Amino acid sequence: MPSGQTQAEIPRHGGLLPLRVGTRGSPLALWQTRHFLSIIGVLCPVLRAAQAFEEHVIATSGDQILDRRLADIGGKGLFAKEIHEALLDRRVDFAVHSLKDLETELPPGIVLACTLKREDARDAIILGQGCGAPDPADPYGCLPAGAVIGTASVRRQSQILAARPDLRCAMIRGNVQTRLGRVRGGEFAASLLALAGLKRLGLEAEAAVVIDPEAMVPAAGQGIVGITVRAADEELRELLSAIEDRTAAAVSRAERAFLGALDGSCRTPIGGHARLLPDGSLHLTGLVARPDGSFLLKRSLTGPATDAVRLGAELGDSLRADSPADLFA
Ligand SMILES: NCc1[nH]cc(CCC(=O)O)c1CC(=O)O
Repeated sequence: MPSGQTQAEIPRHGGLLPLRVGTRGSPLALWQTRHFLSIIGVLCPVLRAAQAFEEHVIATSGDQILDRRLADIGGKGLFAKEIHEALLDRRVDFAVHSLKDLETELPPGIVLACTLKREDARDAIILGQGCGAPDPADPYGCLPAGAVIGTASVRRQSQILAARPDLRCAMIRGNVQTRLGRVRGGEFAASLLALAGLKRLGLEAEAAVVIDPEAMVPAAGQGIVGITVRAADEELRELLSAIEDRTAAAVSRAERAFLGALDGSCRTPIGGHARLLPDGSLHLTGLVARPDGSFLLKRSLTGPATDAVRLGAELGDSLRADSPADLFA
């Protein structure tokens, strides 16, 4: 290697070396990784020519601690910390994430290279025993009075309790299949999950009710897969920018700028959801609440999609200004 030239500057993606992709080991993470590799195969001839991809499963702290809320153990960064380390140590060349599990401020040296086309961003209700018939017009109508809902998400908890203060929420974590099993087993009357994860795992039929994003504001980035790389790996960054989904890129920029402006801890229930309107403008809805649903503030903004980041920051600032200060302490 000539002196002064780092490994990242050597063109290596033309087919000589296998590309190593880092992923978590859950069935959903593996599905998303294979989906990403299949997209590369179709859309990115240079990477396709490289042919060899190595999947590296990386166990994260978030996968190992299952009995507590993420909010209590250091937040969503826990799903990505070990994956960032693997990238920086050059054990992998890129990594596949659920964008909603990826912190808004990435560590120095790591960048988000591209976002893939969004799967359905909405939340869905999984019904266990003792629930009524689902009614699309009244998403919570099928839940009996006083029912216990299994969720580990303060965002979902705050919104369902604001609509139905009689319900109770109890902690449920683990991967999608584990959660479904616990609802089927009768431990909870119902649970809330991202429809995107259910669809990807072929479990869409489990979604008894799909909730409108204005009624249950999804998490920023929900349903979007994001790919991280080393910032210095210009070649890979450029190749991956070619498979960027432009709509996903615009909405995720707005949602992540919104989240970043709020700077809430993950104890703060925050929802952020953007979509493109038929005229091409961007419509962003944001939510801040208290976990028990006793305070809930929801606002929307519409503006040019080219101003996604500014719109997100503006909505975040506006919600923050009108929320009790202790929510962001
Ligand atoms: N925090 C876990 C997680 N991260 C991504 C998804 C689903 C897929 C997605 O939202 O992209 C899920 C499960 C869930 O929230 O139901």
